[in-house]
Amino acid sequence: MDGRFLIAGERIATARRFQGCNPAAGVAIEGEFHVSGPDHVDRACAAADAAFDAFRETSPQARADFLEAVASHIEAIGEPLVERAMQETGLPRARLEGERARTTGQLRLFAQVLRAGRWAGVVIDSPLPARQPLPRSDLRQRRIAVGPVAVFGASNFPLAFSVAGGDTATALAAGCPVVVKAHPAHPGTSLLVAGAIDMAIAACGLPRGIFSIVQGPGNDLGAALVRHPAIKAVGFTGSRNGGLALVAIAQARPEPIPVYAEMSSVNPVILLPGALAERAEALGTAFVGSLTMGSGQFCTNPGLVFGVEGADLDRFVAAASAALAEAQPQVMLTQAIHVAFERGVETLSAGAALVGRGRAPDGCNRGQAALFTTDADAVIANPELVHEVFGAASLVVRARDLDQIARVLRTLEGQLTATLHLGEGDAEPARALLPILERKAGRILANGWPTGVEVAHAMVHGGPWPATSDPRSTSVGSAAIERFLRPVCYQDLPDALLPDAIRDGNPLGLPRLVDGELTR
Ligand SMILES: NC(=O)C1=CN([C@@H]2O[C@H](COP(=O)(O)OP(=O)(O)OC[C@H]3O[C@@H](n4cnc5c(N)ncnc54)[C@H](OP(=O)(O)O)[C@@H]3O)[C@@H](O)[C@H]2O)C=CC1
Ligand SMILES: O=C(O)CCC(=O)C(=O)O
Repeated sequence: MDGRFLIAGERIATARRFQGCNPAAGVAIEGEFHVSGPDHVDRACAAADAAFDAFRETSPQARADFLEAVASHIEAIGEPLVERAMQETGLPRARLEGERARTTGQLRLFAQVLRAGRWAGVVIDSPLPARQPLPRSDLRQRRIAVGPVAVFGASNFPLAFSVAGGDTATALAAGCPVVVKAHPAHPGTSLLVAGAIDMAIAACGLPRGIFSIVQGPGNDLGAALVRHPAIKAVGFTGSRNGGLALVAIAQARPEPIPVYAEMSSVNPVILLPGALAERAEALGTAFVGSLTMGSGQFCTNPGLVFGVEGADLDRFVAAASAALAEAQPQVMLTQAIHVAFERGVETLSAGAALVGRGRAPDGCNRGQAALFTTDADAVIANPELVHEVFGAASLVVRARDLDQIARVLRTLEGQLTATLHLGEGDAEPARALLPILERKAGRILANGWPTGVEVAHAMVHGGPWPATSDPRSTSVGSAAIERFLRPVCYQDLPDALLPDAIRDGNPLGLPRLVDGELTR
């Protein structure tokens, strides 16, 4: 496999190399990857900056065609992509094939978003020359791309949140060149996808500088990228420490820039009394299915469960414990992630009672699922208990009553999701909890499980800090494009000088709000 990274269409070799690791066996994978340095970050960013003006003014149709070409080129890699991703991540084939479909589906969704045109945010206020006491100017607003975007590939979704994942798809859709910092846990997968993007750029006749990828272990590379003056926004999915470090770097720049970091979440699940009375066992089994999916390596993993103490909650815990005892140990993404998981389990062990663990590990880097229980007072006294443990570990909190659940929920940090399980008689307590959940989470579910985010127009994959660094945004779904756009107002510019999006006659056929009325 070609381990050279890509800057503006050029494959780059360097003297320093690193290797990928197969976490299932704990051994290096054959093949070497060339380590990028600060000079390469500089070249990639300069190329992105040089390509920006031409790329941002390509037509929405041209960018839609390009995103579809990226999807087709990823599909054309075929089996080698899935094989390589399996080797590098330990994730099973079915999951990776599904993730590939999600990735290409996401690129095609953004092609549709571009053609539908709402993203351009065209608003026109007609001039009122006779208005008294002062005339009103001709005011026209559209949204433009913010500039080159730095994207950090996530370890846990090597396709859908990595090189051609949601951040890259939305930045390119918006008209922003992208410089990716590849995640060192899946370097081969990253370069295969990067090659597909580059081929699509060439096939569509776009400037090569709109995409580059740098790679190598260590924080310096990513830090240099975020510091680079050409970079105007950052997309990140990963750890709280990593996300906060990038936010700090971005804020300390002479020109601070936004960082859209999706970080940590325990995704509280509330089992209301009616639901527990009706189906405690079924809930216990389904909960373990969501908890252990992908070895629990989802930021949407249900890490905290609430119920009112009593026989029904005991039935739930017993069913969950029985299902957990059968849960197979699964390979975790990296040795560091496995070690961090076991450390998190130790922290929970110190403050809560162990309900049970999954089957014992039968190889290296296997995550052994773990379930704990404690009471609500202990959680209020020890907030460490409700910090994310990345992997299949969860805590069941036994409360005296619903008021106590509400009190604990109010103390929680921001979350990506919050889930209510409802049964007979639960509508009123649910109504009372909803305002609390709205203040805490980006997505509220009923009678489901939070893992598995739908890529759709109404999706919000975001939430207040520390779920994300910007609660006004989503990293999944159509609205994710808004992170990489900014509004510009044109006042009294002659029609010949206006961009097509806001010219008279609407040459691009974009939806417009004209004098407050929606038109096309
Ligand atoms: N909530 C979630 O969605 C996820 C949470 N995690 C958590 O993160 C832990 C580590 O996993 P990992 O996926 O490696 O996530 P990290 O946040 O450690 O790393 C993600 C990316 O950010 C870079 N990075 C991290 N810190 C810095 C920094 N201070 N300065 C510059 N770049 C930085 C990394 O580069 P490099 O590796 O080269 O240093 C990597 O490319 C897990 O154990 C888990 O706790 C992980 C994935 C998803
Ligand atoms: O649950 C999902 O589909 C997405 C989860 C996610 O964004 C993450 O784990 O980083």
